[in-house]
Amino acid sequence: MSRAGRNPDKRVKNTRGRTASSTRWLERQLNDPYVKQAKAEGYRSRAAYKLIELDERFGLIRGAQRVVDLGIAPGGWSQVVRKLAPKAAVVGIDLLPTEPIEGVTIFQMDFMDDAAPKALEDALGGKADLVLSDMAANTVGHKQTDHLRTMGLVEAAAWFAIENLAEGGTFVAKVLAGGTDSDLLALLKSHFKTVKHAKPPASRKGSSEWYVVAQGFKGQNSCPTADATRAARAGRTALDCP
Ligand SMILES: C[S@@+](CC[C@H](N)C(=O)[O-])C[C@H]1O[C@@H](n2cnc3c(N)ncnc32)[C@H](O)[C@@H]1O
Repeated sequence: MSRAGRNPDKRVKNTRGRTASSTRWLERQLNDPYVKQAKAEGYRSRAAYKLIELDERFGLIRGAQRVVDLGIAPGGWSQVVRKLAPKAAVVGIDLLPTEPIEGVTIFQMDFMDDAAPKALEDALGGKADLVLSDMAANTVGHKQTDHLRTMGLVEAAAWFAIENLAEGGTFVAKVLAGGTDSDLLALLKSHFKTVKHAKPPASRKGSSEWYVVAQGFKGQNSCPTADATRAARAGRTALDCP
């Protein structure tokens, strides 16, 4: 990695009362250069660097005026957005509490709650230029179940983006490698000019997470009618333009 320097590995000396996996997690945190850099630069999460790296590659943030941050807590991505686009109005949502960030409206609620899309839309006050989703479902340890749960969130985020982006807008979401990715890609390709996958260097190599970056939203009339869109959303199936 280039962004942050490497120090010799630190070990946890007193492991009493810790499980082996919590010791491993703590050692990884202690030795992670992105964790150190986030602390030094005032970002609330190491995840901030994933968005910075995606932005360097795809030019996502500068000039954005309305941005949605799905899975905002603890707030690293919104901090990056406000730094690179200080005038952007940002609206975020998370199950967990998030400390306030200037210029960011935060909802503590489940994005899958029926009331969530309207709350976000009302707070946004217009079409978004950028919809970000770093949401991940809590894992239960069963690979396929974890994959399906997170992909359900991503698909709902994609439909939210399709319904709320301005023409030319961008959607970025965390996805997990596995079975249902091709459905999501088909959906996005029918609504966006370009759809790419990226694994930013800050994303841990051992993790199955990837990011999908869909740019050049074709607009509300680019694809089927609102009825068809709603039907597909309810049935959670991908939809190609005719
Ligand atoms: C990896 S963290 C996001 C980190 C964030 N991008 C940052 O830089 O600080 C994923 C977040 O998604 C949230 N999340 C998961 N499922 C959610 C749901 N159904 N509704 C809202 N937030 C959800 C989790 O609570 C968690 O805070």
